Parts: sequence; C-alpha cells; structure tokens
Amino acid sequence: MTREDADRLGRSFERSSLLASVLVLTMAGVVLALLQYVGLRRELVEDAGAQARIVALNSAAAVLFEDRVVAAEMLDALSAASTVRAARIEDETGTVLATYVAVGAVDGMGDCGLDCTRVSAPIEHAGAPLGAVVLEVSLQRVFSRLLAFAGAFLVAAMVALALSLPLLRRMRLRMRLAEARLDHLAHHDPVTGQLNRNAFNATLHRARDARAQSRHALLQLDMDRFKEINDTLGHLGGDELLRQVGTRLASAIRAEDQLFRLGGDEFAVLMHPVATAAEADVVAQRVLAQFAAPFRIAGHELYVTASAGVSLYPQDSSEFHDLAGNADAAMYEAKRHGRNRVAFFDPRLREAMAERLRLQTDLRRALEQDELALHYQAQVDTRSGALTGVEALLRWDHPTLGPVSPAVFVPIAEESGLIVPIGRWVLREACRQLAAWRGAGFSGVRVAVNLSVRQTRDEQLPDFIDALLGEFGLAPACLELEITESVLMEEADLAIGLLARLRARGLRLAIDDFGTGYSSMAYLQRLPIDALKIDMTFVRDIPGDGEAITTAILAMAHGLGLCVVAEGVETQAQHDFLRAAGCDQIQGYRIARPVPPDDVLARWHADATEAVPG
Ligand SMILES: Nc1nc2c(ncn2[C@@H]2O[C@H](COP(=O)(O)O[C@H]3[C@@H](O)[C@H](n4cnc5c(=O)[nH]c(N)nc54)O[C@@H]3COP(=O)(O)O)[C@@H](O)[C@H]2O)c(=O)[nH]1
Repeated sequence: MTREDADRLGRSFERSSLLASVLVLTMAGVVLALLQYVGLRRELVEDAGAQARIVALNSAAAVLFEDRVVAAEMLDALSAASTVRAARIEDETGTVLATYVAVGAVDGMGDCGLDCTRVSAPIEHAGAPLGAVVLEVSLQRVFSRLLAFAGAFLVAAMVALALSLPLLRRMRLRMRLAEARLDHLAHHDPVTGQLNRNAFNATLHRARDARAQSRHALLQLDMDRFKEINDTLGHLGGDELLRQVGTRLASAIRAEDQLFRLGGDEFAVLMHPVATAAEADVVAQRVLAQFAAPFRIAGHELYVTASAGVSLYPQDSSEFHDLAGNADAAMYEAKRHGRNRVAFFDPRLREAMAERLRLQTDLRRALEQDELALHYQAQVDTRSGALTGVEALLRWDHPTLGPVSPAVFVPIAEESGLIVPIGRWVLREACRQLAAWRGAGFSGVRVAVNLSVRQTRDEQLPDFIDALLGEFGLAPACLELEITESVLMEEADLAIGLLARLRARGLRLAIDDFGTGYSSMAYLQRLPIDALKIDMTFVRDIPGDGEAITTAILAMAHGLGLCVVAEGVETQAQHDFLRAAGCDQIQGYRIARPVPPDDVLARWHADATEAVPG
C-alpha cells in the first residue's frame, strides 16, 4: 500500500466514522423524542382525566336538576388548569348544559386537530349515568417541552461530535502508525533491519514489470561456514554478526542499489541500472571486500568469508524470473570453487544444475530399485602385506549413463539429504557382506565405511549401528567409520560428540583425507579416534615434496598413538618409502583397486597360497 492509498483510506475512515456517529445520534434523538412525547402526553391526559372526574363528581346535581348556572360554575373552576382549552357538560342525550372556553382560546370546542386531545369523565348519580364532562386539552405544553428536549439533545450531540473529532483524528493517526509499523515488519528483517525476502520478491516483481526500461544485476551472497560460527558464538553472537554484516554491506553498495537479507546467512543486492558485467563486478568486489576486516563479536575478533554469485539481466537470460535462480547457481559455483569469491553466471551452469537435478531424481530411484552396490578396496599391513581390512566404496550403475562416480553423486546426495538413507544403506550392506564373508570363513578383517557430513548430524546413527551389529552378529571392532578431516572441522563439536558416542560402543574411527582440512595437533588430541589416513595428494608427491609432510604426519600421529594408513599408493617407490618411514598400512591401486565382493573373496583365497607384493 502506498502512502497516498493509506492517506485516502484514513480520510475515508474519518468521514464514515463521522457519518456513522451523526446517524446514530439522529436515530437516538428520534427514539428519545418519541419516548418523551409518549410520556408527556400520557401525563397530560392523566392530569386532565383527574380534573374531568372532579368536575363530573361535582356536577351530578346540576345535571340532575338541569341547573345550567351551577353547571357553568363547575366548569369555571377549570380556569386554574392551564392546559384545558375548552370544556362542556352534557346530559345523557348529548344536550349541552354548559360550556367553558379558556381565556385566549380562539374558539370553543370545535374539531380537535393535531395540537389537542379530548378527555371525558361520566357524570353519575347512585350508579346511574346522567351525562358527561368533556375537556379539550391543548398539547402545546407537550410540544414546547419536546422542543426544549430536542434543543438540549442537539446541543449535547453537537458537543459530543465536536469532542469526538479529535479522538477520531488521533485514532486515524494511530491507525497510520500501526499500518506503517506493520508495513515495516512485513518488509524488513528484524535482526539486521535490512529489507527482507518479502521485499525482495516484491521488488523483483516490480522490476520484472518494468523490465523493458532497465538492466539489472543480482548478487546473492552466502557466508561461508556460518553454521559453525553460529554454533560457536551462540544465536545472540550469530545475530550480532549478521547485523554487522548487514551494516557493512549496506555501506558498500551504490545509492541506487538495494540490499536484502533473504534469511539465514544469505544476502542479496539488486543493482539497477547496471550496463555491463564489469560495472556489476565493481560492486560485487566491494561487497566481498567488506569481509576483509575482522568482525568484533562479544570480545572476539572473527574473520569471516563469503561466497557470492552474480547474474545479469537481460544478458544471462531474456526471462527476468531466471535472475534469482541464475545468481543462486553462480553462488554455488563460487562455493564449489573454494569459497570466498565471486562467480558470474554462465549458461553452462544452468545445464549443470539441470543435470544435477536429473541425477538427484535418478539417485532416489536407484536407492529404491537396487542400482547401488558396494565395491571393496583392500588395506594391507605395510610390512607384511597381510590384509587388515577393506574400505567399502559406493558404486552406481546408472541404467542409461552407465557407472557414475561417487565423486559426482555423493555431493548431490549430500545436497539433497538423500545421503542419510543412502549412508544407512551402505552401513547395512557393508555389515551384511562382512557377516557373509565371515560365514564363508574369511575372518580377521574389518570393513571401513565413509560417513558423510549429514550423517554426522544424525542423532539416531549410534542406535542404528547398534541394531545392525546385533542383527548381523558382528563385534563393533569389525566396523571402522571414516570421517573426512574437513567434515570434522566444519561440524567440530557436533561431530566430536557423535564420534565419542560411537567409540564408546567399541567402533574404530579414522580421519579420512588427513592433511587437507587444516586441523592442528592440539585439535587431533581432542578427537576420539584410532587411525588417520594420509590424503592421497601427499602420497602422489612421493618421491618428492610429499615425503616431508608424510614423515611429519607419521611422527605426529604415532606420537598420539594413532594407526596411520596411506591412501592412493600407486607405485613401488611410494610403497618403499612408506614402509621405511614406518607407515602402518597402505591402500591404493598398487595393492588393489576397489572390486566387487566376490573378487575380494577370490583375492583372499589367492593370498592364502601366495604372498602379497611388498
Ligand atoms: N559418504 C560416502 N562417500 C563415499 C562412499 N563411497 C565413496 N565415497 C566417496 O566418493 C569419493 C570417490 O570415491 P571413489 O571414486 O570410490 O574413489 C576412491 C578410490 O577408488 C580412490 N582410490 C583408491 N586408491 C587409489 C589410487 O591408488 N589412485 C587413485 N587415483 N585413486 C584411488 O580413492 C577414493 C577413496 O576415497 P577415500 O574415501 O578418501 O578413501 C571419495 O571421496 C569417497 O570417500 C560412501 O559410501 N559414502
């Protein structure tokens, strides 16, 4: 609603309220006047009736003896009654014996109009009717009192209306203030005071309607690892951070741009007009630069980063309503490429998004229709080459696309939440397979299963695993759970809590891809873990730069009493180095590729007769 609309509405409210008051007062006045009239008239008639009865009582003898003089004297007594205009005494035949006309009355008893009424009383003697006394009573007194009442009522009504006018005005003002407040609440975010998602949608709508005149750029921004910060600082701290971010962003945009908080840690900047991508980039870089300086929250200095995506209209799409989706896709691209950056929309992103959406739908069906399978990769003792365990690795044979890499579909499953049921399926299938191998006499190895970030938030996971182990008759130590270092860093407290609950049950825990997640020795000490897997990027650099880091990780992990597994071992040279450096176990194509479960069994049978490479 515009300000003019609100003003018009307010004025019309004031007018109709006034009109309603006048109407109510008029109706009340008419009803009261009617009641007053009825009451006054009844009082007058009762008085006149009493006077007529007195005259009738005293006139019986005059009528009986037809004494007109006495009858006239009786009527003369009515001169004291100011409302009696005329009177007469008549006998039973209707013959008038005497009449009375009040001083000033124009004529005698003629036709009684609206301004008078007649009252009569019978004249009797010993119960027998002799005649009647008839009075003509003027209603003038009733009317003049009625007029006085109406005057007083009108004055009172005018005073009431005059008093109610300022009240009405105040009410209108209050209404306007309340409307303005509601309007503000509806379009502003209470935490940051910036425009909210409603305002964003409305602005996009308006901009879409005026699209022919303007070029727009939309920037969507998401703070990196906000959840972690929120968990650490608490919600009040998180809110304070959002407020400060809002203030900084508002100061970074141009006067013609608009800033919105879309919810959570998401902000948007609608830039208009924007002629070129370069112009939008200047604003985007200025927006991102707001995160360079630390934020001061509750005495802490906090370095926060953000990822932003920008889309341009009409350059990226001739459909204005694609703008938000395109900016969102660009933002996810910025996150995928390592965060803390701006990405501009590229039409190929739309295709990639559509592809991801298709795969997501197919993945849901794959889970229901048994298209998923587990392959197992051997982990061996570095010195003896003896098989110590296998890592379960998910495989998807898509009906039309063929094998899809887990590096492609696991992130999609993560994004959609499908990873939770898929992860449970993996755990169940791995336990079922391990129990089957054990039944076939293949014992002494454990199976390692990867846990995704979402699974570390699944409060029911420990109970689910308990039930699985019970169902397949497996000892907890048979199962190793691998959690990547970056998940641990991202989910910190939550993951540690869950790990502690799992380890208390006797399960083995390993940090996967170690060396890529920036965790420290002090942090490692806090973790309830058994093993650490050196990321294959370091192993790949052996011989070479990877040697120093691998040696350092081994020293640190052994200092903490952890078992170390090197991943991605592909060459004899790597194997030799790792054995000499004291690495406990190795895994990689040098030993075995991930294979279906039957091949694991065949390999085990072969191992029983010949030695593993070493
Ligand atoms: N949450 C889950 N994640 C899973 C699951 N299954 C797999 N994954 C993750 O997907 C990523 C890709 O896995 P994959 O394609 O199976 O690759 C694994 C190995 O095949 C590969 N590998 C092993 N040895 C070598 C080697 O010598 N050279 C080489 N180039 N690659 C090798 O490495 C991957 C092992 O990954 P990791 O888990 O880090 O040990 C991968 O991130 C999987 O974690 C699942 O069930 N759940």
